[in-house]
Amino acid sequence: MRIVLASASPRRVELLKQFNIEFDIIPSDIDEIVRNHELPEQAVMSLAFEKAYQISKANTDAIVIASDTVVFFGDILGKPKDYEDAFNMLKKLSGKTHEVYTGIALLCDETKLKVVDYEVTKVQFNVLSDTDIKDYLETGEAYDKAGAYGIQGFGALLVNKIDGDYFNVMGLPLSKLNVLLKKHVQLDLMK
Ligand SMILES: Cc1cn([C@H]2C[C@H](O)[C@@H](COP(=O)(O)OP(=O)(O)OP(=O)(O)O)O2)c(=O)[nH]c1=O
Repeated sequence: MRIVLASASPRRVELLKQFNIEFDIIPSDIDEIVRNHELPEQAVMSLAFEKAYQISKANTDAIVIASDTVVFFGDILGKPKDYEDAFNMLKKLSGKTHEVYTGIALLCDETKLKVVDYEVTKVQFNVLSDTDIKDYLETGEAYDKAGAYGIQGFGALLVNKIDGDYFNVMGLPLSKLNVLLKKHVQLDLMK
């Protein structure tokens, strides 16, 4: 059975590579338009579906895995547009608890498999001064990440505590993914 990870995210690739699974990497080029009136779980599930759908139509024999991650704090926060946007996101998240949602889609055109689900993790930030935020943005790691931080990098220093799957915050909820793979594809990442 051919597996395709429809992602350009190096984090997703690395997370999945830890397991005994062979897969091809074919990123989608779906425009990530976050519709702000949507609930975050709907937004991430529909974007994950769109990414997987595009790749499964071009790879009809494959089981395609795709994901989408957003940060939610009153509004949906995607990737920051620029420095100012990133600064404002982090200022908003300072001292507060936000939620990170990742949608996950498993699709296969040939077998008509269509599974869409999501995972949510709560993340509490430390209180950040403007200097803390500026120092963090100097690292340059904020820009390709939802909510303008990466928990796996210098962003770890912004976090006070988390409640839920750490890997969900990084962009791929490994535990949920394995539940879905076992149930719908008879594939177990443990083996
Ligand atoms: C909050 C947070 C997000 N992120 C990343 C995960 C996602 O890659 C990114 C959100 O963007 P996504 O649109 O979910 O993914 P992507 O554009 O990087 O890759 P693709 O659509 O091709 O799969 O933010 C972290 O790496 N660490 C974090 O702590």
